[in-house]
Amino acid sequence: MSTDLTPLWDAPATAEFWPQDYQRTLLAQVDSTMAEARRMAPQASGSTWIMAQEQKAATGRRGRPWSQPKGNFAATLLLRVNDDPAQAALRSFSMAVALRQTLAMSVPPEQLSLKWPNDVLLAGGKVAGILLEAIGQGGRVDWVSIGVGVNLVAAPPLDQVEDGAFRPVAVADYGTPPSPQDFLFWLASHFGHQERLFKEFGFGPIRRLWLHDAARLGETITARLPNEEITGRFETVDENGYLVLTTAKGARAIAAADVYF
Ligand SMILES: O=C(O)CCCC[C@@H]1SC[C@@H]2NC(=O)N[C@@H]21
Repeated sequence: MSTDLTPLWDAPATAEFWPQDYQRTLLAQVDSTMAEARRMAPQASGSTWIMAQEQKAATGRRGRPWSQPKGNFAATLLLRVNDDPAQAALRSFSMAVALRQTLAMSVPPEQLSLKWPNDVLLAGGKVAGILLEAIGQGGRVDWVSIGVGVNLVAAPPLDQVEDGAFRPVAVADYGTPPSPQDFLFWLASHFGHQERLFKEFGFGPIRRLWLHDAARLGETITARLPNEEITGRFETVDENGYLVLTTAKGARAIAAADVYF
């Protein structure tokens, strides 16, 4: 199913400073790093980053296909947790914050913003997406898989993006893209820090960091749910990670939706 390339990128610098909490695997080709994480979870001894140079069947949110031009970043963090599902899901905000910090090393930071629930925008276009899956039993989550796709060298063509979706952009359009290996090193370091904050202090500091860089905070946005569309002023993201909009009929806290502005 996949070829493990890990020894090829164990360069001394990254080997020495790699965050000790995480193992890592680099695959030349795989169907999807999310699927690989599902396969690995039963035997995994600890949290593991799984990166792939090529994915044959990558998926985005809501089962949409995810296009990965060569040289772009694709990885899944199989993260060991022991949380209830609501707590586990908040890791998408930690990853969004870590992604922003990592991207800010390559593009002008003021061009980056975070779109609820878990996209990173660069100059208003989508540069990175996050996909979360929980693995567990009996109301507890044992593992959370956090998939990350970043357009480093190329954005997928517009015709491969669904109607109404945000214009895809690449790091290369605004700066010098790092190699996927270097990107992983820094992302893992930044995420490791966010995860330590989360374990020590809970969602509070992550929420504040996320809100600091939120796109369109205080402005009118539209949340599209399966059966309704809600337009209102983007007030905040609450302590559950819900989007809070003030509408003509009062405040609404929204757990899951696609957001447009
Ligand atoms: O829809 C989104 O915005 C989320 C995109 C997530 C894509 C990444 S690429 C690595 C991982 N493997 C997948 O199949 N999907 C995620």
